[in-house]
Amino acid sequence: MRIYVSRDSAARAVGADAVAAALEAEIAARGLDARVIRTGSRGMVWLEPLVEVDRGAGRMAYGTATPDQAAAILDGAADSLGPTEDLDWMRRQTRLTFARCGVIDPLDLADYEAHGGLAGLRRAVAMNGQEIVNEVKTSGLRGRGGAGFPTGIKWQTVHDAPGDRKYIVCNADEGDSGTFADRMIMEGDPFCLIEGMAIAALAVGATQGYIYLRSEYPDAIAVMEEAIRLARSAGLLGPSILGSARAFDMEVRVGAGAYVCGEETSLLNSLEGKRAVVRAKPPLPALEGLFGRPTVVNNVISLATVPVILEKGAAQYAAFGLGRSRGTIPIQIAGNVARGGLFETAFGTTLGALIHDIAGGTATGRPVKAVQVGGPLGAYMSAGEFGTPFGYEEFDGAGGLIGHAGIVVFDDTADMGAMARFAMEFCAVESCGKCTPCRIGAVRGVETVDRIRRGDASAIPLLTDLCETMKDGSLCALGGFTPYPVMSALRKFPEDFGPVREAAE
Ligand SMILES: NC(=O)c1ccc[n+]([C@@H]2O[C@H](COP(=O)([O-])OP(=O)(O)OC[C@H]3O[C@@H](n4cnc5c(N)ncnc54)[C@H](O)[C@@H]3O)[C@@H](O)[C@H]2O)c1
Ligand SMILES: Cc1cc2nc3c(=O)[nH]c(=O)nc-3n(C[C@H](O)[C@H](O)[C@H](O)COP(=O)(O)O)c2cc1C
Ligand code: SF4
Repeated sequence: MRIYVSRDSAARAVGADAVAAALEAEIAARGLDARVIRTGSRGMVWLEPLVEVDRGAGRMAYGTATPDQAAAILDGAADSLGPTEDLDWMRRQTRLTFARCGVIDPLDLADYEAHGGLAGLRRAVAMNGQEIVNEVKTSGLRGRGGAGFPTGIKWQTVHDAPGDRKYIVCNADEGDSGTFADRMIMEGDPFCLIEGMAIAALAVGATQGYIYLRSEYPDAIAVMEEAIRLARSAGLLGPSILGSARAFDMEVRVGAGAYVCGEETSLLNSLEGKRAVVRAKPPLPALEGLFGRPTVVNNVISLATVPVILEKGAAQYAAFGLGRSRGTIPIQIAGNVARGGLFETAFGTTLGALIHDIAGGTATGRPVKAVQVGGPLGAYMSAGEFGTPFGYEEFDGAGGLIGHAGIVVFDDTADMGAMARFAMEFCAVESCGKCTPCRIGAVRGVETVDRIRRGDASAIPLLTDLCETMKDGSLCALGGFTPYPVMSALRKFPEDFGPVREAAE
């Protein structure tokens, strides 16, 4: 009998460790042939079972259990717990990147391999770098960190760049509001990220990798470090990847704890032990990155998606999706929703379907007023835009941003004027201070929103001008994108900006 107990940090917070320990003690006391498997998360948080029992004739889902129920679960009497909810949502997902999450023991390499793991790396070892790059290009994979830059083209640049050393840097800083896909895959399927980074290394000729992992994720840090240790002793990392003549190793570096540390050049400075200030581009990190060497900087999900592309072939991956947005994307739904969590699906689902069908509308039962997609730098979208299909170009056309695919939902009690002020305030607090439009602009932005909200209509054109200056003059997207939430709130919800709303319309 296999008993699955969720091990991700959310489940641990509600007692998963105690439940697993009680089950293990009961199994030992009875001398049973049963195994407790500490899985990652299977997806939508509200449906995530803490305990699932596979009795062979079909896997049965259970809800959260207490340690006291361990005996009843083993007796089979735990049916009284009942399935938490209809698992219809699981069937509606297309799980490629997250296929193993919640199914395997995250730190059991044999279990990983038994579920398709390492097939991509084995194929890559038999290919040359250019062939791997071509495969990733053909898949249509684009950077899942937010900018959507084609991963294969970035790898081509690093592949072609001269350099005595090259690096693979995984961006696991995951600073966007309402996002947790990076954490879930690192906690639930860490070998998948290691495999993706090893394939990237083979593709571009890198020998050393780093995972820049935010300090707020202690469980992910512990799981990744242990997985790297296991991978090294199994010969996946080290002087000879899978017995080949190619070397690659990696380590985890804990993030310095600022939103801007996720910006790739600031991240590289932090990794080099310097203050995390943004560097001007060019030069691109692909040409002069870590310690001045050609460097692939990719998001966790971009890298963790590479193994399935190599395993199943680029064409199969590219068959999913919409327009130039190929494959699947793990969408993270949070904020005021009845059901929140991660939902992996092919590009193309509409925003409205995600909010209403998948997330079940608001938790408060009130109408949805606004949705922010793409983190704190994403525009606010209103009900009129819920027909927008999830795709990079489609969101861009609607003035929005997919970003890292986090959706934060607000009901009709939200004060969008306050949210616009918050966007400026966030930028002022998180600014690295290198360029004036962001460092000074965000501080003046807070004051200007306050003036508008106090009824000073003359401050509206001032805010518009300030936003234009920040958009055009900022060195990075922190200052450059903050105008999107601010101006979208002002344009779409002028009634929340005090008595001067007519002037804003
Ligand atoms: N995941 C998160 O938590 C988070 C947080 C904040 C912002 N973001 C996202 O970050 C995005 C902005 O990121 P950015 O400033 O790095 O975007 P960018 O457009 O400057 O670059 C995107 C990536 O493509 C690379 N690139 C660009 N041109 C290239 C070329 N010719 N050859 C090789 N590589 C090339 C860049 O080095 C970078 O890795 C925003 O869209 C936002 O959604 C994500
Ligand atoms: C202020 C700021 C913060 C960012 N934070 C992250 C982050 O936490 N994680 C991430 O993957 N990308 C982040 N990015 C985007 C990175 O700069 C970069 O585009 C990304 O890591 C490239 O990987 P990808 O091509 O796989 O998406 C951020 C960008 C900006 C401007
Ligand atoms: S826009 Fe802000 S965060 Fe980016 S470089 Fe300028 S001051 Fe730093």
